[in-house]
Amino acid sequence: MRKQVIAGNWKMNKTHTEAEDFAQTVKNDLPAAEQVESVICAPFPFLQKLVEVTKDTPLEIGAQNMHYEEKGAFTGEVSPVMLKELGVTYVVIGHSERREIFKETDEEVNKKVHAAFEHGLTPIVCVGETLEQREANKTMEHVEGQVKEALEGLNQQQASKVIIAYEPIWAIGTGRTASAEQANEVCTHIRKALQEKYNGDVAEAVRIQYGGSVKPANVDELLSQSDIDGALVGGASLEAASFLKLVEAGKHE
Ligand SMILES: O=C[C@H](O)COP(=O)(O)O
Repeated sequence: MRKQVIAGNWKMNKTHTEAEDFAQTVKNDLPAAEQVESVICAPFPFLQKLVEVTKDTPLEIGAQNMHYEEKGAFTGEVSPVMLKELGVTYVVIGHSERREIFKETDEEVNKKVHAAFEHGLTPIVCVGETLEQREANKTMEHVEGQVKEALEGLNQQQASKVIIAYEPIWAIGTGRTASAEQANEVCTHIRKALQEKYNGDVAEAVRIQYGGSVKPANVDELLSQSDIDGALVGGASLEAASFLKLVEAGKHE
């Protein structure tokens, strides 16, 4: 039985004060980590404060990106060493906004995934198709390719700890959610690809989240699907009450 993981991705939102208020509000109302994993992936300037406020609570803190090198002449970048030192435990890698706007490649995503494991961070690896790819029946091929390239070179132990977030790009921030069946179909395909690349144990262990306009109103149906083990949530993770409802839903699955 895989434990659900509900992760909020705040993207480039909130002030420092709002971030701290959020953490103070939710930290005592979250279910225990043994029941469901809850994570907030916040902008870099808020990470230190969020780790401090949520110490000894079930809420884990993640970053939304990082560089794969430990240090060096990479102006504006943040390294895995810096994140680890802060007490961050998760990192989103290869979000479609990073792939599209900042031109991140599958190769860079793969390097970042390796760097995450080298530094004890759990990677949440994002994959997903565009509307064009879906309409051209290229969804499975595209998503499978992204998964295989992202995990290239990981050993079985590492691969089984990866969290994959399946996020159809056409459903992100649009209010248009993939139906629970559509989402599950792709997640099942991802699990099969993991079985081919590794084995049944790895395929069974990997948590696969769905992301794309997840909200309290649709989360139960999505999480009840056989191959969906959580959600990566943008907009609906920004309000404390809404985030708490999403995590609560994860507890019941
Ligand atoms: O990382 C989160 C996704 O991009 C989904 O964002 P959304 O829930 O606002 O559609």
